[in-house]
Amino acid sequence: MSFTSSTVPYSTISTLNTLTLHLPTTPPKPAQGIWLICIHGGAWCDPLITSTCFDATLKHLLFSSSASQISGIASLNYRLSPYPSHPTDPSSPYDPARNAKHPDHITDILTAILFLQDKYKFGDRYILIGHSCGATLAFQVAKKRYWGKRYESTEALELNVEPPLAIIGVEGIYDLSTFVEEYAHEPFYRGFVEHAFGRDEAVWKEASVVDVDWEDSWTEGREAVIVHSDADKLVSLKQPERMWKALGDKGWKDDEGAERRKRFVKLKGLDHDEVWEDGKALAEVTGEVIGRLT
Ligand SMILES: N[C@@H](CC(=O)c1ccccc1NC=O)C(=O)O
Repeated sequence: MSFTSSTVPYSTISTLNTLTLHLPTTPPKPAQGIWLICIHGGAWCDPLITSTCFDATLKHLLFSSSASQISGIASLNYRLSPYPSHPTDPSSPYDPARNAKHPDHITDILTAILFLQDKYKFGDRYILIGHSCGATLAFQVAKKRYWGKRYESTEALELNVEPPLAIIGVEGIYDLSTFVEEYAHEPFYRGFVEHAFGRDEAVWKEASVVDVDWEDSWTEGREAVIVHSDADKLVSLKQPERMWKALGDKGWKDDEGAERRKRFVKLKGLDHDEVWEDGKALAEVTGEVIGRLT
């Protein structure tokens, strides 16, 4: 299978509103193939973690037997929150790419998906994979809401993105309040959550993706996969365990035949970023999901 890659802007709002596309030279029939859309992490603010962080995963995936089922892959960049103390690339208060505040990040993600759905007409035939805060953003796509009273409805929400068939959350953050509480001894954590979401915990709750009534917003959702390593030193197993329980409470079941299936893949020995730096396990999990959906 051969793929051609290119980087394209999906909006002119900032220099970070781009996506990297990988398109097969001989695509499968649309009804048989599936798209994969990737959302990077980096605490909503790290300029060094970008769409390219999925390159190792994609390389493994494109050399696997699943490659022939892939209609297209897009890895998204999006506006970041301020990081004025970054050691090598501090943000400037005048850079529209580095001063995002919730819901800007999710608005960008929705704008990018809509751009792809308009252009390639794949509807809900796609898988969203997100790492760390990218996992939050992936489930926010399926939560599909107006982010509380204080926010106006956004154009992307009005235009109505179709949510994916499956979401893979990797080393994810799912509940902002318990996350900040768990790491109360590390001021950096509260710092980046406040840079991205402000100080109002009611906003954190609206933005979190636990305890969601998925029946309302994600009717066609078939599979939620939670991938987490037992050696992640930045995000412990408490977040995925919280999400796992929340999915179960809303009727997601861990059986093969379930209409809404949840799966927990526990990786061994890899630290937070090593999971994508290595990419083998992620390619394997993604290949399995592709196999089940095609
Ligand atoms: N790479 C970031 C740190 C980071 O991404 C992070 C740190 C702690 C917990 C979660 C993190 N990322 C989640 O998206 C930095 O170097 O500032």
